[in-house]
Amino acid sequence: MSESPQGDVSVALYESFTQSVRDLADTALRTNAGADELARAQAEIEAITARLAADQIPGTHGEHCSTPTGVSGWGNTVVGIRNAAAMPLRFSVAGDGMRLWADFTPGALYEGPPGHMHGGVIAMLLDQALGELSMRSGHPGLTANLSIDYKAPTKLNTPLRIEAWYDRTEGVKTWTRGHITTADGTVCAEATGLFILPRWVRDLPPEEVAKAHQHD
Ligand SMILES: CCCCCCCCCCCCCCCC(=O)SCCNC(=O)CCNC(=O)[C@H](O)C(C)(C)COP(=O)(O)OP(=O)(O)OC[C@H]1O[C@@H](n2cnc3c(N)ncnc32)[C@H](O)[C@@H]1OP(=O)(O)O
Repeated sequence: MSESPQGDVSVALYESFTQSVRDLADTALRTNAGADELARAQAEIEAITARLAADQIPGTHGEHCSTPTGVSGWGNTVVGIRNAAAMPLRFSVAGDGMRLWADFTPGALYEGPPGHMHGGVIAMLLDQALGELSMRSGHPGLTANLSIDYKAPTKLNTPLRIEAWYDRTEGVKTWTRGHITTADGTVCAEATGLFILPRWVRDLPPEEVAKAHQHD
């Protein structure tokens, strides 16, 4: 069991703790508890929040835990193991770094049209998948353009797969592609992304740029 760079808390404990907070958000959305029970629960939640807030990271997780060239993903809103707002996606990456995928089942927290995923959340997941593939393929960059075709409504509480694959690189620009499919192979949304190695990285010394390929 690996340990957090922030102290004696294991990664597994962070994951489990964050999942409990995520479960609370889902339950808070769907509970039929009455006014008294909600008031009692609110007081308890506020007490826990105050206790945990007594010692916390200032600002954002990434600001606090990243180095100029090494990005901490623990606060990431799609994959972050400490982010209760993250699904979270767990990507598997092909050995050559040219393809990645994750299986997931989105619940009630991600609703747009009733019973279906919000289009903005779909875009967010595809941005992460395509951007992470850009990095894993050895061509990291920030999203300069993301184009999405929504082909079919994406049902909640249904197993889905998100996939991304490498297309091409021209200088500092890398294009990747991807889609979200149902278990029977129906494509719900497909995307093309352009990722650009930003000028502030291009201007770093070569040894620092090499470190920019690292990601935790
Ligand atoms: C460590 C390294 C970073 C990697 C980090 C990894 C993060 C680890 C997490 C991984 C997964 C995260 C996945 C989520 C990914 C986000 O969510 S990123 C957040 C959303 N994106 C942003 O905030 C980006 C905001 N935009 C920018 O910062 C800048 O506009 C850009 C995109 C970096 C480009 O700026 P620039 O480096 O100054 O580019 P510039 O020199 O003007 O142009 C270079 C070339 O690109 C072209 N270009 C520039 N913009 C565009 C555009 N929008 N459309 C088409 N072409 C364009 C130019 O025409 C030029 O082309 P050529 O003349 O060379 O042919």
